[in-house]
Amino acid sequence: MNSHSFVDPRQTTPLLADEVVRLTDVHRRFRETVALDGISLSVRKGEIIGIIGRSGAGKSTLIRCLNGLERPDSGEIAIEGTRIDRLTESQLQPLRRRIGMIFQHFNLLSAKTVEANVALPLKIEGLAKAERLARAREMLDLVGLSDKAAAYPAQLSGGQKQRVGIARALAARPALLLSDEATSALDPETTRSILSLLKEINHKLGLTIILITHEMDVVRSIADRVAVIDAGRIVETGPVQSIFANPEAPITRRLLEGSRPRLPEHLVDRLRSDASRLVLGVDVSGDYAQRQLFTDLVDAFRQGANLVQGGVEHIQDRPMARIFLTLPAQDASLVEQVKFRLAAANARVEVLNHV
Ligand SMILES: Nc1ncnc2c1ncn2[C@@H]1O[C@H](COP(=O)(O)OP(=O)(O)OP(=O)(O)O)[C@@H](O)[C@H]1O
Repeated sequence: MNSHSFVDPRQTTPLLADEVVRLTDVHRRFRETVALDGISLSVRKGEIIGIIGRSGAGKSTLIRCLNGLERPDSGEIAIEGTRIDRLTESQLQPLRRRIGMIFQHFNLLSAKTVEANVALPLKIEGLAKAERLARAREMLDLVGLSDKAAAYPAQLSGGQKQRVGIARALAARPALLLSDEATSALDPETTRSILSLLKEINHKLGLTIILITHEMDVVRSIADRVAVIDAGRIVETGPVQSIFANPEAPITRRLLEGSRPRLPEHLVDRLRSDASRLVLGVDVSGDYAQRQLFTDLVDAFRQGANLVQGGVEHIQDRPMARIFLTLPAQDASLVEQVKFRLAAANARVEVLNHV
């Protein structure tokens, strides 16, 4: 039997409906360092999941286990129902084609044209030249770079290079796209255009995407679900809106702080030195954020509350408000009234005594 196509039936694991990836209690350590400490995660077809964590949390190790570059010490990893954690290198080859990857530094071959870069995985797969070129052109069209087929990577901007990276990753029609900090080297505007391209491709092709990132903004703009990883464990997971509206783990809160609207420094200084005012940070999501929030606060504004800063944004089409209020610190009944109303609307209220 050809070892390339051989997959031991004992290594296939029953698939849940629409499940593309399943990790079960995955452990990996490097000498004394525990990189993955019992990761279990299931990813459904068509889902975009963001895996976020600080530096050293275990993200790269996780992605390397997913594409078979790293072997877990224990636990199971299944892609489309096939256990990959015990396969040999040659058994892994056909399965790797089911996984496309994009990288922070694009990893394009500088001596090859854009078209040849995109066609390369198909050459490795053994497709005929005409078919390779046709597929490369189709992919370049998908990422909006048809006119750059004959260009070399050095002639492209960072955003264009990443589009080529995406076209190359999708050329073999993978079931799963792994994105490893793919926008970390790009400016904010280019980041937005790459993220919206990924979202568009996800819609158009029903492609499953796992985004590894340390930036909550990336997760917020396109992911359906987020898994927060810290010290090799998933400490919190759920739909993006609920994690943003109600982060529970301290590390999630810290990661969120970097991406949530903050008070400007000069206001922080002024409010810190003003003991007569209590400063509240309020987060609230859903229709309430758009409709009822300010009506509920009208009385408080009449009694001396001030809106210092804030507004409404949309995460996965769900409105989320983050506002900063100050209240007269002495007026205990007003403070209670405001807190009560906001709590009744499921708002998260923080007293920022030391903003
Ligand atoms: N090959 C290795 N040898 C020794 N230790 C390793 C190796 N790979 C990872 N580690 C350690 O495992 C832990 C997790 O590392 P990993 O690279 O997976 O984290 P990360 O979340 O991707 O971090 P970053 O965002 O900085 O890339 C770290 O403490 C790291 O030092």
